[in-house]
Amino acid sequence: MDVSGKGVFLTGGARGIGRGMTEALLAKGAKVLFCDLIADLGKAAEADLQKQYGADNVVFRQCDVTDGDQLKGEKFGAVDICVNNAGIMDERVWEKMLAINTTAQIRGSQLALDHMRRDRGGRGGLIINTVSLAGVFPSYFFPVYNASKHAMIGYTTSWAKNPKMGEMGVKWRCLCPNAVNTNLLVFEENQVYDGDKFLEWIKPRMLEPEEVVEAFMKLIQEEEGDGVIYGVFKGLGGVFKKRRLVDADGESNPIVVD
Ligand SMILES: NC(=O)c1ccc[n+]([C@@H]2O[C@H](COP(=O)([O-])OP(=O)(O)OC[C@H]3O[C@@H](n4cnc5c(N)ncnc54)[C@H](O)[C@@H]3O)[C@@H](O)[C@H]2O)c1
Ligand SMILES: CCCCC[C@H](O)/C=C/C=C\C=C\C=C\[C@@H](O)[C@@H](O)CCCC(=O)O
Repeated sequence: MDVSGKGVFLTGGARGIGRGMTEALLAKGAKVLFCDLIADLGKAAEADLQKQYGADNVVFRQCDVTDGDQLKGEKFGAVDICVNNAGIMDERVWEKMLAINTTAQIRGSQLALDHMRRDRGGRGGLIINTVSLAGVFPSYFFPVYNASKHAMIGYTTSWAKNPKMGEMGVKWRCLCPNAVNTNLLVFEENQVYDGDKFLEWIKPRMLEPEEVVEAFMKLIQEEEGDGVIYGVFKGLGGVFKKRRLVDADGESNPIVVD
């Protein structure tokens, strides 16, 4: 999709991957409403981005995505692209994590679908859920995080398979990066199991946020090679994958293949 002039709603945009996505979309001429729980970071990002891209093109709203009314109230003209990106990683507060990573992404998707569907007067669109490679294979370091992301693969791929989706004019995608160098990887004891081991294992595979943003933009603009799961890997960029798992070496080298 050519994003120029398109309306985007994006959650978790104050920092990390979401902040980068917001800026990349603006640079391509989209109009973005981004929200986040952290007001000061969001406002600072808004001021910065408005200076570069104009106050008519980018707006920040403080919003807790777990509050359905707040999420529903966010309006900035028509939404052509919805990016449910906000997420946390903390096994100590697993119910809250499910509420953010799963329930809120589902609610955001439902609201976007209702707004976009052509068969009910909308103009179609694209729904992208930021999932993770942790949604594709097991990771004993963070079982509930893993479950929260597996749920979003099931949900997103199921809607994509709906035979009436063509009529509705809505496309669905899961963005599934490997681990990314953001605040999510800064954790305290008990937030994950064997965190040091995870970091040591992931180090050579770790992506920088810019690499994920680049893949995300490719995913949005790509007209060919359609698919639902878009894996993002160090050195490989982004690639569409089917949900078939090849566990080449026990659990140490899990990959998804077409
Ligand atoms: N960093 C990684 O290794 C990695 C890998 C794959 C997928 N992801 C996913 O990418 C997404 C973005 O994460 P990130 O790595 O940029 O982390 P991040 O912590 O830098 O950004 C997440 C943003 O979500 C916001 N947020 C959290 N709870 C919220 C709530 N209740 N309401 C509104 N906003 C809320 C945070 O304030 C933050 O700005 C998440 O869904 C995460 O699961 C991250
Ligand atoms: C606190 C970090 C959260 C990061 C989550 C993020 O979404 C990224 C996850 C990406 C990949 C996770 C991979 C986990 C793999 C392991 O379960 C396992 O397969 C590796 C085994 C390593 C070993 O024992 O040698």
